[in-house]
Amino acid sequence: MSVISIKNLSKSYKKQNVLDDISLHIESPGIWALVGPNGVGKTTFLNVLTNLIPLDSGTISLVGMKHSNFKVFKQVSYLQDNSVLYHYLTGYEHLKFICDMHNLSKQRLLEVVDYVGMGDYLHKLVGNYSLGMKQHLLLALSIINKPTLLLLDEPLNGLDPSSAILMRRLLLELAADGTTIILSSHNLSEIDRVTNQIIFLKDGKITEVHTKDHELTYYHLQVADQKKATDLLTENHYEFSESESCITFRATKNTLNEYISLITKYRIMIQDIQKETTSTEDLYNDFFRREVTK
Ligand SMILES: Nc1ncnc2c1ncn2[C@@H]1O[C@H](COP(=O)(O)OP(=O)(O)OP(=O)(O)O)[C@@H](O)[C@H]1O
Repeated sequence: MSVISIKNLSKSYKKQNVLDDISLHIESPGIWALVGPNGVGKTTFLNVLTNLIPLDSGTISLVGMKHSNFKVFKQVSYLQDNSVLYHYLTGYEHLKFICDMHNLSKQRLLEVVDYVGMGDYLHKLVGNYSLGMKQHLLLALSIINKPTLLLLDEPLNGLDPSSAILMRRLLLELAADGTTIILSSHNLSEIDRVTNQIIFLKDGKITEVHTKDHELTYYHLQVADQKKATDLLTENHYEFSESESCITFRATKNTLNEYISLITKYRIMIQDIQKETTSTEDLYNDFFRREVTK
């Protein structure tokens, strides 16, 4: 069964085409990051997926059901921004409401409170919550029913480093327990820490990228005699680039050894080697280069 199956989905606001003939199939648990610049349509995509706003054309099925079937929400949760919270209710009252909706026990409520770590302010009014506390409550609300599919719109907003670490740990645990998570975020270094599966959204289209497939490793070598080393590399047809202070080459499985053997064979001392691996940020810059340099 597909957790998400989208076929030829389009959505526009008046004349602005935000989602343009998108198809996507996700079958297995894991974390997918939904990435794109401001205003590209990430929230629209999540809202259409959960039928909060209507699509223009196409079909969507979630956890094996048509997305407009209300039974979907037994197994699908959507963490939106904190404007969905009620300032005059406590965290407990929010959770109790959702528990009653799903017919869940008070024990489950307390389990989630403990899991998310919001015991200290459970009975305070949400109007007095900080941004991070609201994010914790939103997360608790969205995982209380143990969803098969969890959609998260900017869950890292307003989190201090320790809350971000906690959030990351919780997401990884949920994914390991069999939840499929779609995570919209601008925080590319956080994304790198939780997943290598990215969905880039651009010009109404999506592109699925496994960052591992695109990962490039570079080595920067500082040597005692750079001129002699680069002459040697050139004579032996090795590819490299150089700056004033180092020689740089792209690594494949066995080239680091080859480069080092060649250089040391001619008694050129290697003073330093630094490894650099491309990240989602590099891919993002590459993917959205036109927008970045505009
Ligand atoms: N209700 C609406 N009516 C008209 N246009 C809208 C509406 N909602 C969003 N838009 C437009 O659709 C585009 C996509 O908006 P959306 O909020 O989905 O982007 P986003 O990628 O989530 O942005 P951000 O990263 O800033 O949250 C934007 O140009 C926005 O102005």
